[in-house]
Amino acid sequence: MGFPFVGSFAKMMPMRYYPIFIKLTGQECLVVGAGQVGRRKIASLLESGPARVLVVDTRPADEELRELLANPCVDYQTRTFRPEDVNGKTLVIASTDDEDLNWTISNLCRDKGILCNIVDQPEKCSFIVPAVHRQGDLTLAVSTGGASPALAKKIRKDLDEYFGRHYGAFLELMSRIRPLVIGRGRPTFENTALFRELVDSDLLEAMERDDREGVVEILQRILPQELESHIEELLRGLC
Ligand SMILES: C[C@@]1(CC(=O)O)c2cc3[nH]c(cc4nc(cc5[nH]c(cc(n2)[C@H]1CCC(=O)O)[C@@](C)(CC(=O)O)[C@@H]5CCC(=O)O)C(CC(=O)O)=C4CCC(=O)O)c(CCC(=O)O)c3CC(=O)O
Ligand SMILES: NC(=O)C1=CN([C@@H]2O[C@H](COP(=O)(O)OP(=O)(O)OC[C@H]3O[C@@H](n4cnc5c(N)ncnc54)[C@H](O)[C@@H]3O)[C@@H](O)[C@H]2O)C=CC1
Repeated sequence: MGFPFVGSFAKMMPMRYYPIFIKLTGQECLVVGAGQVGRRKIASLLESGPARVLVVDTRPADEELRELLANPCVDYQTRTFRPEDVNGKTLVIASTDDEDLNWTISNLCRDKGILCNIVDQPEKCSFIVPAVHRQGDLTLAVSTGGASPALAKKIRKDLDEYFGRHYGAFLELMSRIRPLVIGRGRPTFENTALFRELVDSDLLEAMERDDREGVVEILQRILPQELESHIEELLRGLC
C-alpha cells in the first residue's frame, strides 16, 4: 500500500542537494584539468588541508600555477588522464574542456562510489561546489543548486561585507566559553539557555566596536559566577 504513495511522492519532490561539510584531512584528491576553473577548485581544496592533490593536465604548468604548485601537497603530472588515477581518491574533480572525458571520469567515480564534481555538467556530479565565505571557523556556503553561479558569487561577496572579522573573533570567544560551560556538568537545557543568551546579547556589537569594557560587562552579567575569573583569559588576543 505504501509504495505507490512513496513513488508518486518522490516524483513530486524537486531535486535538492544535501549540504554537508567534508573533512579532507589525510585524504587524497584528484583534479583533472588545471585550466581557469580547475585552478580555482585546486585552491579551494587546499584550504581544507588534504594529504595530497594529484593534478593531471596535458599542458605543462605555467607561471600562473606556480603559487599552487609551491604547496607540497600538490602533485602535478603533465600527461593525459588514466582511469587508475581515481583509485584511492576520496574526491575527484573533472575540470577539462573535454566533455567526453569528463563523462568517462564521472562514470568511473560513480562505479567506485567516489565523490565527483564535473565542472561543465552538473547532472553528472555527485556534488557541486558552493561559493564560500570564511571568517575563522565560520564557514558560510552558498549554492543556487547550479541555477546561477554568478548569483552565488554575488551573495558570497555580500556576505564578505556583512560577516566581517568580528564574527571570527566572536566565534573564537564562543568556542572558548563552550567547554568551560559544558565542563560544569549542568544539564543540556541549562547550557543551551546560557549559550543562547550569549549569542542574543550585544557581545558581537561590543566586539565590533572594540569595546573591551562593554564585552567584560556583558560576560560578567551572563556567565555563571564561578567562570568570572576566566574572563581575562577568554578574551586574550580577541579584544
Ligand atoms: C554547478 C556548478 C558545478 C561546480 O563547479 O561545482 C557550476 C557550473 C558552472 N558554472 C559556470 C559558470 C560560472 N561559474 C562561476 C563561478 C563559480 N561557480 C561555482 C560553482 C558551480 N558552478 C556549481 C554550482 C554552484 C551553485 O550552486 O550555484 C562557484 C560558486 C564555486 C567554485 O567554482 O569554486 C564559483 C564562484 C566562486 C566565488 O567567487 O565565490 C561564474 C562566475 C564568474 O566567473 O564570475 C560563472 C559565469 C557566470 C554564470 O554562468 O553564472 C558554468 C558554465 C556555463 C556556461 O557554459 O556558460 C557551469 C556549467 C553549467 O552550468 O552547466
Ligand atoms: N563550474 C564552473 O565554475 C565553471 C565551469 N566552466 C566549464 O568548465 C570547463 C573548463 O573551463 P576552463 O577551466 O575555463 O577551461 P580551460 O581550457 O582553461 O581548461 C581546461 C584544461 O583541461 C586540460 N585537459 C584537456 N584534456 C585533458 C586530458 N585528457 N587530461 C588532462 N587534462 C586535460 C587542458 O589542458 C586545460 O588546461 C569548460 O567546459 C567550461 O564550460 C566554465 C566556467 C565556470
